[in-house]
Amino acid sequence: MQQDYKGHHSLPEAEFNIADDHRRLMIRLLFVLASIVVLTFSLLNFLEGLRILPAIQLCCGLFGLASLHRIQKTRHLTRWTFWFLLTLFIIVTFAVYTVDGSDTNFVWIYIMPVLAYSMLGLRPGLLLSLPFVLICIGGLIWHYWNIYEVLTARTIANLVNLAAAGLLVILFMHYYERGRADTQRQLLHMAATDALTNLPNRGEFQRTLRSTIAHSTRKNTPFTLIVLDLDHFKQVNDTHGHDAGDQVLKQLGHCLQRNIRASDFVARLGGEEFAIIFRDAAGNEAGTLAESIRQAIADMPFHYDDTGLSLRATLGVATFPDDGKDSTTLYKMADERLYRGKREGRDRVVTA
Ligand SMILES: Nc1nc2c(ncn2[C@@H]2O[C@H](COP(=O)(O)OP(=O)(O)OP(=O)(O)O)[C@@H](O)[C@H]2O)c(=O)[nH]1
Repeated sequence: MQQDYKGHHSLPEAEFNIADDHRRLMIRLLFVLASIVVLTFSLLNFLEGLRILPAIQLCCGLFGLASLHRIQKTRHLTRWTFWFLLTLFIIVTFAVYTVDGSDTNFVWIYIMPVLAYSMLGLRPGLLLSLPFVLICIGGLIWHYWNIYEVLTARTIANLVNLAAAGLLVILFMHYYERGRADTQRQLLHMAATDALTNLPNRGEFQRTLRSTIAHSTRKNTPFTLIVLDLDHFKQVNDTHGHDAGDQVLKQLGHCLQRNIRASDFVARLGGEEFAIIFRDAAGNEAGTLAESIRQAIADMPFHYDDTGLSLRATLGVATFPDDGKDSTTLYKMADERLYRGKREGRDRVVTA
């Protein structure tokens, strides 16, 4: 049995949502910056004699500043981000189409795809950026047409530059975001997976146990937690070597996966200790399921190279909500029963 877990009954509550915190910080910073810029433009446009645009800008700027507190707390961050960016896009489009507007208004076109991709991800990023850039480039053509009335070769070259740069920013952001999202997915998978058995790891087990408790509490349904430990596993390592031990653990992982239902969950907690969550199972059914797992392990022909190995396991069983209403108590109960099973001779299921 792995020493780290002997007598260690706690399930540390360590869950971070780094991506969300980062996005929250980014959107707050953007709200502050955008509000200051929009309020400045509102004043400048007002002084220029415009009325509708500065009025819209004033409302957006004040709304941005007033929203900072809500963004810190909201659970609908994506919705907030989407509406914020859409408003910003409409303002920029409007500014680009304003004939009397600043000649440098177009620079904002290139920032928008960066914001959309980095804050909303791949598909919403593309859905917001592409129409926006195309509409703005259309606006620029219209703008030039209004100023010069004829499109000279020089004007056309300017427009091609503007359009090519805009589409390049989208292309770059699209591939960058795709690579970043793939890497993040892989990292999250690695962080939740045990490298040897490819089963969910201890951290993932803790999260799943907590979410199963929350779900079962809401639905008023029981479930069963089993903590399982191979017997005398050290002997496998000592007799056949560490590599043989690794092969046995992998084969045990496959065996457990084969013997649970699609709705159930199995994880490797560490060493030769595994956990199974049998959803919607309690009482006699829980004992029967645990016994079927013990029997499957006893019947399993483990092997290393040409050597056949026979192994046994001890299982501690706890049922929600009777044996514990929170993850720590429930795990502790299953763990205590597992160790009682070890003390009483191993190769058994302990349910009470
Ligand atoms: N091959 C291999 N061995 C491991 C791994 N993790 C832990 N072990 C070994 O597992 C063994 C656990 O030994 P013990 O805690 O004494 O447990 P046990 O021999 O199964 O005895 P009981 O649990 O009391 O029946 C130790 O030899 C560890 O080195 C691993 O990933 N691979």
